[in-house]
Amino acid sequence: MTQDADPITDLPAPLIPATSWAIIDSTLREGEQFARGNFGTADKIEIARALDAFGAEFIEVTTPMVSAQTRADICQLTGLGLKAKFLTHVRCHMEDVRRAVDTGVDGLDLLFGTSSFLREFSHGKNIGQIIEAAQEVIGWIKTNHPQLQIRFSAEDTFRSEEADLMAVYRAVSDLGVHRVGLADTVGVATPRQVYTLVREVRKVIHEDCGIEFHGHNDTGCAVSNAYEAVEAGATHIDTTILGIGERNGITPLGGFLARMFTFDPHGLMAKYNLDLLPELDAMIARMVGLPIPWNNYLTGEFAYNHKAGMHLKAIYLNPGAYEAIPPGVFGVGRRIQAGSKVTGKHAIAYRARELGLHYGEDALRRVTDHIKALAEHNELDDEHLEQVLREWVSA
Ligand SMILES: CC(=O)SCCNC(=O)CCNC(=O)[C@H](O)C(C)(C)COP(=O)(O)OP(=O)(O)OC[C@H]1O[C@@H](n2cnc3c(N)ncnc32)[C@H](O)[C@@H]1OP(=O)(O)O
Ligand SMILES: O=C(O)CCC(=O)C(=O)O
Ligand SMILES: [Mg+2]
Repeated sequence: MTQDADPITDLPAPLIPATSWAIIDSTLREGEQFARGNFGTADKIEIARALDAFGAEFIEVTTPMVSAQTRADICQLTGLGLKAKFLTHVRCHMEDVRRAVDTGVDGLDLLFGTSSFLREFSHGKNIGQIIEAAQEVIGWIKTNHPQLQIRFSAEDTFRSEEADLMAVYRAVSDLGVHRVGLADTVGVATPRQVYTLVREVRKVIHEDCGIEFHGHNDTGCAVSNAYEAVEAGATHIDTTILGIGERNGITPLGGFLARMFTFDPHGLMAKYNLDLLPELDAMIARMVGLPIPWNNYLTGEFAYNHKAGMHLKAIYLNPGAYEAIPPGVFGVGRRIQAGSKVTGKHAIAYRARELGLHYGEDALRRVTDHIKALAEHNELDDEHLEQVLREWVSA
């Protein structure tokens, strides 16, 4: 793999400034709901430190209602003295909130399901009762712990009635929450729906109230939906490292940053230590006992593999010809795969020159055709390609 720090040239002014949104990384909450996510205290500390070193603005942790150990872990995490702010994700319920307020967290992420599915099958409350619960809980926090940030999310937002949503968001905004949350709990929303709803919500909440988006990936839209949310004015996006979460997970940190990088690369580089991303992905892959997917955004084994002759010709002249994002910025290298049947003479000549070998026009055509014919059955790895190139020169 070659490694380089490509210059970022000819950049237009940022289309979506990276200062307009923040990350709430939920690897330590949504990630614990992943099939293989069962983090011990040491794992949690390692994850929190790594996210903090990366520059994540917020770290969301599981509710202290899970167990005494979970509560003790939250206290330990908040005592680490990290720059990132800690939020704990709790039901809109006095018992949960009382247990959470003195764990050292900076804020509480409250939620209540507003769709008919969740009203009927999860908690059994109607919209009026949800608003009453929000009034009791939010009122109590604001009176007794005014330093805490409060977010209120309508779980399963995109299967909820719009009138219900607006009533709930308006009510909690009037109660003084810092953010409202839109959650695509079952990953069913389309990018256009996300954009439209964020714009609608903006109209009913106070100007200084933020908007958070949480998107599942069941239909493959988690990154695009997060992007649309930001474009529509969302201020906070939930991510997890590698996208781990319930079912097939949520917006992955790396995928979301890849998306946003193209709109404000310098802003992103100023906010985050992007070259730590491979370490974050590798850390979670190790902890959950799964490999990083081969096609993962930025850090997958083949995310920067270049193979076709037409691509290779241009890549050698300017990597930007076939790369939207320079890999060096995210601490990864590119791979040039020149020994395949889809290779071309420019790639072969380039590789030969790297080895100090030179061919005339005819010889280059012949060696290229020879390599293509050999590769028809078995692709040549770097070593085999070098061997053929050297033999051909001396032949
Ligand atoms: C989409 C999401 O990811 S939401 C976040 C999911 N996170 C979690 O579930 C955190 C981990 N959960 C746990 O440890 C447990 O479920 C606990 C401690 C929260 C609750 O445990 P239990 O008391 O055993 O209840 P159980 O989990 O079986 O059922 C859920 C309860 O929460 C209630 N509930 C569901 N949503 C809410 C809400 N937003 N606010 C208040 N109560 C709620 C349900 O009504 C039910 O209570 P009930 O038995 O009085 O009807
Ligand atoms: O609290 C939220 O906004 C999101 C909760 C959640 O994980 C979900 O709805 O998928
Ligand atoms: Mg979720």
